[in-house]
Order: sequence, then C-alpha cells, then structure tokens
Amino acid sequence: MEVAVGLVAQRDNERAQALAREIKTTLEEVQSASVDIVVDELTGEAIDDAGVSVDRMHDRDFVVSIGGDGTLLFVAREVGPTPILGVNLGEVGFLNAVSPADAVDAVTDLVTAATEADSLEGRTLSRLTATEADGDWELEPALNEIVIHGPRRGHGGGATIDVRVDGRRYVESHADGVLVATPTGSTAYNLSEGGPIVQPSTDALVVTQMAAADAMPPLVVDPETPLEVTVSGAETAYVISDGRNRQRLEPPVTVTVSLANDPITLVGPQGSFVDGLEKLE
Ligand SMILES: NC(=O)c1ccc[n+]([C@@H]2O[C@H](COP(=O)([O-])OP(=O)(O)OC[C@H]3O[C@@H](n4cnc5c(N)ncnc54)[C@H](O)[C@@H]3O)[C@@H](O)[C@H]2O)c1
Ligand SMILES: Nc1ncnc2c1ncn2[C@@H]1O[C@H](COP(=O)(O)OP(=O)(O)OP(=O)(O)O)[C@@H](O)[C@H]1O
Repeated sequence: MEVAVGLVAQRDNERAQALAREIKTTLEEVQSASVDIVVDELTGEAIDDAGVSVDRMHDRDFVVSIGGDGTLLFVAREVGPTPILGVNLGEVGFLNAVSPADAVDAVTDLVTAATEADSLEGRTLSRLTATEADGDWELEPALNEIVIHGPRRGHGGGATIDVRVDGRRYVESHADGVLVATPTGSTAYNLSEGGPIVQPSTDALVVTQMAAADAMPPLVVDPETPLEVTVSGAETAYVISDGRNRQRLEPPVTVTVSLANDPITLVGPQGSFVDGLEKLE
C-alpha cells in the first residue's frame, strides 16, 4: 500500500526548505516503492521541484509542517482533519514536537506505521468556530482561539462586551474584547491576556476578557456549554480565528462560539507538555 505524504516548509525559511528536500530525497531512496511524497508550491519553487497547493494535501495520509506555530496553524487551516506532524524550526514552535535532527526518522517511522495500519494514531485537538444568530457566515475553525473585539485594540477601541454562559450572564463590561481559547491555544493569546495554561488533554475551554474595565477571572467551561458574546456600544467589531481569519460585525450583535465539527490530529512523537512550557520563557 502506497503512503501519501505532504511536506510544507515555512515560506522563506531556507533551513525548513532544505529539510523538506532532505526528507523527500531520503524517503524516495529508502521507501520509494511505498511512498508518494509532495511539497507545497512555495517550497517546490525554492527547491526546484514540482509543488502542490497545501489545500490539495487534505487527502494525503499525513502532512509534515516544518516551521513554527504559525506554519502549523496554517497547515491545519488548509488540511483540516488530515494528520499533521509538526517539525520545529520556528522562533517558538510550541505546537511542533519534533526537532529538525529527528525529522527524517520521525517521518520514516510514520510512513512505516501508515503502511501497517488503516489509520494513524495521534492526539486529537479541538477547534472552535463562531456564528452570528441572524448571520449567514461561519468563521474558519480556530485551533488556538476565537477573539471578539471592538473596532481596535487599545485606547478608544473598546466596546460593551456581554458574556453569557449557558444562557446566564457571566460578565458585562467595557473591554477591548473577549477570547475563547482551546487547551492548545491556552499558551498563546489567552496566556498573554492573563488566562490560565490548560493541559492539552483537558476537555475544556477558557473564556478570558481582554482589558476589561470590570474584570472577572478567566472562566474554564465544558466545551459543550453554549457561549454567547453580545457586542454593543461601538460602531464596528470583529470576530477573529487564530489571529488570521476575521469577520466584521455590526453592533449590537450576538456571536455564538462553539466546537467546530473537525478537530485536528497531531501524529508522531509527542514531547512532554510541561517540559515544552520552557519554550514560553
Ligand atoms: N498577543 C497578541 O496580541 C496576538 C496577536 C495575534 C496573534 N496572537 C496569537 O498568535 C496566534 C497565531 O500564531 P501565528 O504564528 O500565526 O501569529 P504570529 O506570527 O502573530 O505569532 C504569534 C506568536 O504566538 C505563538 N503561538 C501561536 N500559537 C501558539 C500556541 N498554541 N502556544 C504558544 N504560542 C503560540 C507563535 O509562535 C508566535 O510566537 C493566534 O492564534 C494568537 O494566539 C497573539
Ligand atoms: N509553505 C507555505 N505556503 C504558504 N504560506 C505559508 C507557508 N509557510 C508559512 N506560510 C504563511 O506564513 C504564516 C506563518 O508565518 P510565521 O512567520 O508566523 O511562521 P511561524 O511558523 O509562526 O514561524 P515563527 O515561529 O518563526 O514565527 C502562515 O500563517 C501562512 O500564512
């Protein structure tokens, strides 16, 4: 059975692109009969190889993200539930468990595992989405967090943010905004806004206000709990997924944040979460 692999190297990162070339060359030499391996378009241009767009890698057995957190978040947006192996070549790389030195072996082992099993075992990570009660949009799934904020961050950019949990008001305050983070995203924007770090295996979400005049502590909730955020007192507002995909809102407006249908699956060696926290220093 042939194993289909995708490689995505962080754009403009020569080390990541060179590692992609090394992985591809090694696998084609060692496991040529059992592997079909492609790189993304930008990496293909960089290493003089044919490339495919990342969103066409969703039907591969797994995709390797070589870079930092942002590249892995990008790959997750493009391939959704397709298993992802994160190789850490970014500034932080909190989401990427495999070091560059171990990358070739980790990918080779994964090809072998994929040959021997119908599906790869991995760690499932929840994602979030957002919708508006009377709106015709649904936000791109977020692996880290959904942010809802006023016209802009900082002085004069706030709004009245009303947070309801299971239909009951948790807090209403003038604030920059509020974020709902997954355990994965608890170490990202959530942490810089004073939210708690949540162990990845925990079945929970975190609701954290952003620069609120009347602050309540961050609230940890069951992921199935209905979460509604009403924004008023501002000309405009935004709901944003992982800092990248945003939907403009026209207050007063109520946004519902909930679990997205498709989680993400990380495969390959998983480092120790607690040991990884040193990357945040
Ligand atoms: N603090 C802020 O003002 C702010 C603004 C935009 C984005 N962000 C965060 O960055 C994320 C997007 O990452 P990016 O790399 O595309 O944007 P980016 O290039 O702005 O990177 C933001 C930083 O967050 C780190 N990061 C991302 N996900 C992380 C995680 N799960 N745990 C620990 N650190 C993490 C990245 O490595 C990078 O150092 C967003 O989901 C949000 O969490 C924070
Ligand atoms: N191969 C690629 N093809 C297309 N876009 C890419 C590719 N690699 C990265 N990107 C874009 O770059 C963004 C991530 O850039 P960023 O500089 O944040 O990388 P990173 O992985 O977080 O590394 P670092 O930790 O060094 O910041 C992604 O959101 C995506 O838009």
